[in-house]
Amino acid sequence: MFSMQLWFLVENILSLLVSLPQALVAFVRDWLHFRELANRFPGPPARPIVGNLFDCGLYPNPLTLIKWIIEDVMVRYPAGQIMMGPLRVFLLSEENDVQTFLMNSKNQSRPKLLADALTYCLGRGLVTINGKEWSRHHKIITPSFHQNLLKTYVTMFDRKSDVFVEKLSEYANGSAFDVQIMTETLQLDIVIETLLGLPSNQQTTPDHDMLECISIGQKEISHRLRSPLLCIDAIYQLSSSGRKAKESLKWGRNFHNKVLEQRQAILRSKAESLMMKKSLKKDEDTSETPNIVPTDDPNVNSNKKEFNILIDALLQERGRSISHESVLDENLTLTLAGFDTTAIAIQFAFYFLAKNPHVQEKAVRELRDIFDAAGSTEVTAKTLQRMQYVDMIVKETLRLHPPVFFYVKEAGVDTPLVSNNLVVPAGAIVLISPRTMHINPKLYPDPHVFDPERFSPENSAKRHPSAFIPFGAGMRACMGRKYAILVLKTVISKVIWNYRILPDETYEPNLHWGITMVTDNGMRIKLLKRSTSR
Ligand code: HEM
Repeated sequence: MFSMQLWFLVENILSLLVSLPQALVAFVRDWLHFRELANRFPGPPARPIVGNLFDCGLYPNPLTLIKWIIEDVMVRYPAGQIMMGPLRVFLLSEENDVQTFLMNSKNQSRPKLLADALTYCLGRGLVTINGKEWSRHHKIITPSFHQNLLKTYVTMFDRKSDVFVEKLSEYANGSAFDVQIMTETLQLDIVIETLLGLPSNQQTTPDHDMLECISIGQKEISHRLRSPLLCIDAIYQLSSSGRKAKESLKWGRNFHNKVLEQRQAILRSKAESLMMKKSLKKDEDTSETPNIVPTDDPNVNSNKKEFNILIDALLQERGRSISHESVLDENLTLTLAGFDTTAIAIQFAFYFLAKNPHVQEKAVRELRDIFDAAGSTEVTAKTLQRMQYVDMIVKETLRLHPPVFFYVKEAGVDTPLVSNNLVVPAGAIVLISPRTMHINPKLYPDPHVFDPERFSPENSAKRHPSAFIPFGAGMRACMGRKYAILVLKTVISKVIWNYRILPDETYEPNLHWGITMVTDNGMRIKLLKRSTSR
């Protein structure tokens, strides 16, 4: 017995002695290969150890660095690299290269460093997970954004926009006011009612706890990214910022726990009344005593699986392919990913429209034709489809102000680029910025001019598909992109139909470079009631 154990031990030691040098050789070979490919990428000269960290100022942090990279380095080097201390970041902004890289299914993961930073506020949802876990969640959630289901949401978008238009009437006197928070509560209502299936009246009776918790979460992500020290996990966990982020995540999870309970209660009572109806019908048919069986099963839902709203799809899979905690985190992720981005886009659409009255007038002419033909000013899936010019306004807004202005991926394989003879090595962290690409004069002449005609069908057809990427591209592109476009078209059409938007001449947006590009001085506009509205 003893000799068997000894032999087992010796065997293990021997195999370790053989495999360790092999692993070491493989590691060194991969590292040399990575370095060889990486060194071919041009970039600003890097200093030893600190690299390019101090090229943008004496107190660099990830966000000031990103601003410098996006506005300066990426313009000079369409395929380049910078050194953030020991960390190499590859930069791609040439449209063919971006396409080649993003369309490769092996280049879809978000780097661990970024995913971990976001996990503090978002938990482990689609935005922060990778690999098989991501595939499993993605498969469950994708049907909730099916075109046919989105169409049914439009009634809700229309109703919530009506409340918004009504709220705006208080300000339609030509004086400047801040519309930022109002767009946020509007979008929260829309997301909660459509994706979580619960009544929400944030516009009329805001839940201040919820708004504060969201604002803390957003602030703390930015705060972390602004301080180099807080990027170290152990320090962040002990810092007051880390503790606040943790609290906000806890609040979010508790909130979504209650949401799940409420939704289950709704489904249960729906199921009960459905069974009651069925039994009564059977009773009528057969004259038997009704047999009503109350059910705890949330799966009893009249919708077909492929058209379930988000929360029902998650409830169906809970405990099977997804854990309870993951359901909470996905709800949280989708609520946050869907509300902030779209609210920013609404704000900037108003800003650009205020500065371009001729664009508003042209859109109102289009709306008049559509509403006249429909005999109603209600926005429906059909009328939205006919709003071509409003669609062009939405796209031009997202071009000039993409709310998510950069995203980062990890290369899973060596990826040869097409515009040069460079190869992005496997393991590389790659940064892509719609902001840089959308103001490239080669792709968009006079790039700072707001001109929706750029997105006419003829002009769009002439453009490279990766020249317009506000929602990303490839497998990890934005899950809610079609949903967002429908919301934006509904809200914009409703507002310009009812009001003329005017600029506040004393206001310029002060951009806050966070994870999304919001302003830190609100969004000030003026409104006047439009006489064309009915
Ligand atoms: C104007 C509005 C929006 C913009 C500009 C936007 C933009 C983006 C971008 C750039 C990404 C990352 C793509 C990448 O890494 O390649 C993303 C991811 C995502 N977005 Fe959006 N988004 C918007 C609205 C929404 C809405 C309304 C929802 C849901 C209700 C949503 C849910 C998501 C999710 C879940 C992801 C992660 C996808 C994944 O990794 O699989 N977004 N979005």
